[in-house]
Amino acid sequence: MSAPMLNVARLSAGYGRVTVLDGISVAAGANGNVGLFGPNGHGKTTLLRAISGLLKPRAGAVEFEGENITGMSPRAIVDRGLIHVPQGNTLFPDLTIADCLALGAYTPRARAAEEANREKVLALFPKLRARWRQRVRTLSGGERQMVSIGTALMSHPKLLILDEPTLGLAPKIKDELCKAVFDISKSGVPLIVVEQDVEFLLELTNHLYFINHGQVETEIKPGESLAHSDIMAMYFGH
Ligand SMILES: Nc1ncnc2c1ncn2[C@@H]1O[C@H](COP(=O)(O)OP(=O)(O)OP(=O)(O)O)[C@@H](O)[C@H]1O
Repeated sequence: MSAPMLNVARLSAGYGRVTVLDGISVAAGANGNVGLFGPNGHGKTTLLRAISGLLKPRAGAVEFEGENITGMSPRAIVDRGLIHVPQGNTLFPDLTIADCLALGAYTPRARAAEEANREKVLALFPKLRARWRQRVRTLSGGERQMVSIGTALMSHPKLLILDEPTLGLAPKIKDELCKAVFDISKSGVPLIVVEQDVEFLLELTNHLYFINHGQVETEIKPGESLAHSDIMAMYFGH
């Protein structure tokens, strides 16, 4: 078993006087994909934001490829290849698809692979080619999510974090997105995924953390199996 790329140790974070994460520890990027699941509002997004530098942790450490990246700027973290696709629509509405993808490749290491990555993104999401000069504000929710993931791929990820990639999408477009996420994984990019769709998560990941009250309540390690019904029991507390 290889060493994890990402190690989060005893991390605490919150907002103002509210502590959301209280000494949480997770690891990812060793063998396969990691899934985070649990009830709404218990800190999954906060954990991802603290990992990618969008929120300064109050205590604990984040280590990526052996380097302590705790408290580094998001830009410095992106530069190291740890890329986070936040939940919801965070794209600039007046940019075109072409602009967004070009922005994704702004770091020197990503620029070096810009052309090859653009072709990969367009092979993954052929719809984007036909809408190349269309502004984000005129795209559907599914197309925006494709642009968000595509922009992250342009940053040449070593480890890719996806926060609820299929949230709010109609079934057909959701299937397209799920297939694309599998293809990204097959291409060799390890993933950390927060997702409410348990079937999707069980198929995609082999290492799961059940996050409850800002802590890991249950960890399901690679090789340990878990039935859908067990996961449902965790969600509903029986
Ligand atoms: N910017 C913010 N300012 C203040 N409180 C926040 C902020 N963002 C999140 N919180 C609070 O932190 C707690 C954890 O939220 P978080 O988004 O991390 O949960 P989550 O598990 O990802 O939930 P969901 O699945 O609904 O996204 C919630 O109580 C939320 O209200």
